[in-house]
Amino acid sequence: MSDLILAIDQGTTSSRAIVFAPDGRMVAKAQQEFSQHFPDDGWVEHNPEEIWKVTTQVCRDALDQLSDDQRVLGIGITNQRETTVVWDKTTGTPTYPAIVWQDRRTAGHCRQLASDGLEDDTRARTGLLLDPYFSATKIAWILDNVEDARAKAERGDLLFGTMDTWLIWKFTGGKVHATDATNASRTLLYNINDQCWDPVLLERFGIPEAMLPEVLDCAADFGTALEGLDGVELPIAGVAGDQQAAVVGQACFEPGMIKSTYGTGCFALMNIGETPRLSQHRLLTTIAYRFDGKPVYALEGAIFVAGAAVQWLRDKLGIIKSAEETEALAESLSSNRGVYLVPAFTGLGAPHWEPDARALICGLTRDSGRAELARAALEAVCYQTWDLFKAMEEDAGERPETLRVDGGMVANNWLLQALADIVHVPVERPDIIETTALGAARLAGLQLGLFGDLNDLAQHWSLDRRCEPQLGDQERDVMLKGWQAAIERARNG
Ligand SMILES: Nc1ncnc2c1ncn2[C@@H]1O[C@H](COP(=O)(O)OP(=O)(O)O)[C@@H](O)[C@H]1O
Ligand SMILES: O=P(O)(O)OC[C@H](O)CO
Repeated sequence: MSDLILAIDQGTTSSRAIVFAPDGRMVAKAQQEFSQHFPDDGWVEHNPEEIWKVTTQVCRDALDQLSDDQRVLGIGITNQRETTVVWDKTTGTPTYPAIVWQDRRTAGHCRQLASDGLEDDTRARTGLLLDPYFSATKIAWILDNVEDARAKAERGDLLFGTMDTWLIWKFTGGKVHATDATNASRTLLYNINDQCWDPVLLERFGIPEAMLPEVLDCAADFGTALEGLDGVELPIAGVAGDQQAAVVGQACFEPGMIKSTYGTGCFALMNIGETPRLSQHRLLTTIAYRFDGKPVYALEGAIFVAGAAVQWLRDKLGIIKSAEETEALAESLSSNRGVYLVPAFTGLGAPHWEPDARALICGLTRDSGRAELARAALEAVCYQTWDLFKAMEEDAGERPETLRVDGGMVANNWLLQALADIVHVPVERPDIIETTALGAARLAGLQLGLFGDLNDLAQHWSLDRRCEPQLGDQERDVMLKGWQAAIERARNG
């Protein structure tokens, strides 16, 4: 009888359920997309009930793939972060659709608070910036725009949660209203120094405390899943936001270790240890994981468009049929021929934070074709990683030794080598690139006694491919100068 963990990865476009063996082997997997709603310019919404339905469906599908001698011990949940759900405590009905992390509708509220001079203080408490990305202004928007919502929230009749909290509440039949410290640290309401919901911030954003979930460690007792699994009852034993779960899946447990996840966007996190330092380069300070009440922090850089640029080549330009084709196209050229793509389709994230920047392609000649564009889309991911890496290196005061990568894009071997060349650091891809789900499984495994401690987890990390930097300095400098010129043009609109 093997002891397995069911990991739920509730992402921005799909929910995945993966059953892992303790050695990290994937035993079963199911995935399903759900609908994206764009009701207005810059608005992005999800239906929380649909997410619950899809998530429990993939769980049941994965559990159905197991044989009789395979036993699941518990559940780990990881999720798209910041996305905000508010629901009625008694009926369980969402007050409004989930407002997704990408949604920009509260930009005006954030600008107002910044012009009131509140950015530095908010940053000192949360490690974050005043940006619509985070949950606080999304909650406030719901309370101010849905009839009676504020009065109900003040009476204690409404609850708030990120997707982990919503799923835990649904799984436990409304018995548990909880989140973990990593998800809490993305709300703009949680004080990362004092480890509590911050009364000053609750007042600043106008959020009644009664709405907020209890904050637990990443490996903890989040209750028992009683609903949604066809009568199977399982303890929910591990929770973390998806990028933090990837830190655990990549075993980045020492200060200075960096992981970077390349999916639709790219999120790089560097472990900075037990002291929550603020970045000098507008990177975020966030909780990487917390055990026994002791947080370990990370600096985080977010790139909004990574694989999404490849999707754009496929779906909007129609110059490739599949994402995989970009590898052979990029490889067919001996240089980028001076062509750059800045994929600022929704502005620029870290370290620039320029919401009004827009995408551009420059350096085209009569000879440029789909190979140049494919290569430029992949190189853009590398240059943006270099931007983040440089900021992290300067913040940390030392150069990280390696970059651990994961996510759907890193199946591309050309990209891996280009990352090593442009960022100028060895790049390592682990055996399992589903590190987000793996991290959630590891957290639950820790709580359920499958693993002893973090050293034990680190032993389980194994390398698939390592790329050393090979590009000469001169060639690299020319490429980086070209990128910097292109970025300046994008920033100036
Ligand atoms: N071989 C490849 N080369 C380049 N990009 C790829 C490749 N395979 C997948 N991608 C890109 O990776 C993304 C999917 O990665 P995934 O980790 O599943 O993303 P997410 O979890 O954000 O949905 C897509 O944007 C896709 O275009
Ligand atoms: O669901 P993903 O993989 O796009 O990740 C979303 C991030 O958690 C947003 O902060």
